[in-house]
Amino acid sequence: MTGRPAAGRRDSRPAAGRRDGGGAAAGGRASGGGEPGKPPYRAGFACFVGRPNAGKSTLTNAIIGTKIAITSNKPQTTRHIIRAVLHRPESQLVLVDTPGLHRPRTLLGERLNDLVRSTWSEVDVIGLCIPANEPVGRGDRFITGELAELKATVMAVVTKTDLVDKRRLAEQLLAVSKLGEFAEVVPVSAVSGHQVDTLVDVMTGYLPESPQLYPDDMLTEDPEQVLIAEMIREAALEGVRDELPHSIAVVVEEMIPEGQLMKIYADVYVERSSQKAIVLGHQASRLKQVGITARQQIEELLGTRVYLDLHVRVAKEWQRDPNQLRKLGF
Ligand SMILES: Nc1nc2c(ncn2[C@@H]2O[C@H](COP(=O)(O)OP(=O)(O)OP(=O)(O)O)[C@@H](O)[C@H]2O)c(=O)[nH]1
Repeated sequence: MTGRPAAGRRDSRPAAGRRDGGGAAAGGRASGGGEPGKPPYRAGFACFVGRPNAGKSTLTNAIIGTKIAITSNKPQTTRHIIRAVLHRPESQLVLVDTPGLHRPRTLLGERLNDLVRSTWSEVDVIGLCIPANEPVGRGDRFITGELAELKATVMAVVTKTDLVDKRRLAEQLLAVSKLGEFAEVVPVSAVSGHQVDTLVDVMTGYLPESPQLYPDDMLTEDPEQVLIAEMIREAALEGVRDELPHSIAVVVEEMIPEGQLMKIYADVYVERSSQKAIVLGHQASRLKQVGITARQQIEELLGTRVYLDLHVRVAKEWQRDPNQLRKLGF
């Protein structure tokens, strides 16, 4: 296998399942109409948006029930679109994960914003996440304004409800409902699981009647290599300085099965040699720890023992260089 970059692809619809493509549905369902008396089959795309740290990735993980999107207690770590498919008997919800909109300072920043906007214009349902424990602010108003132009159904999701009492939650729900024209306002806690299923039901209700878009056994369209690269990147980000997250990219170069063992060779890209030193740590001790952490998660993902070989490489100023960005999958 050759290296697939950690970055997600821009095309967020599967060729076989495209509703507008005229082809047969991937799952073989003939139509969205269903039998008389039965609710129609619904399928479509949804994403969560919101200011950094609003809890989008954690919520995505809680819904999917497996660790796919990156979560971190630092803002702006979700960079790649990672799609997961949630199957139910009468519906299929395809979740895409977007990074936050932010003031672009580099070419990467601009591309990220383009990516966010192009995702927004493709989905059927958008959940605007606003934390229950922080006042509604300028960032929320800005995003609400941007969303107002779209054809998608926009609902507000008040996240992290476990962090506030009932009174505070009621006040927040009121403040959020005054923020814009939302189809719904749904409180949820990804950590306690409270209302997570309800949120999925509500979102699904706004999906269009449609044939199934993906086969039944599909959890995520992204290949294992992408998930593995994300896990390595997440481990490499733990405990490093705030400015580093956007400077790290991971490419899985090779995966070689050897009996019960999977050998994985991956490159961790940084922009400058000073950053390389940070990632490596004293006598490469930090990189070793990154390897241990990532390996444990990858073993869980693959269900086999893993040998993980990590190399830190400097790709000078990769965030500003279109060729490097392309190589790294942006
Ligand atoms: N208590 C509590 N904490 C949460 C909940 N959801 C998320 N968090 C925490 O909030 C922080 C941010 O969560 P993320 O899911 O990474 O937020 P995000 O919106 O994806 O952040 P960006 O990637 O920066 O856009 C993390 O420390 C999470 O553990 C929740 O329901 N309850």
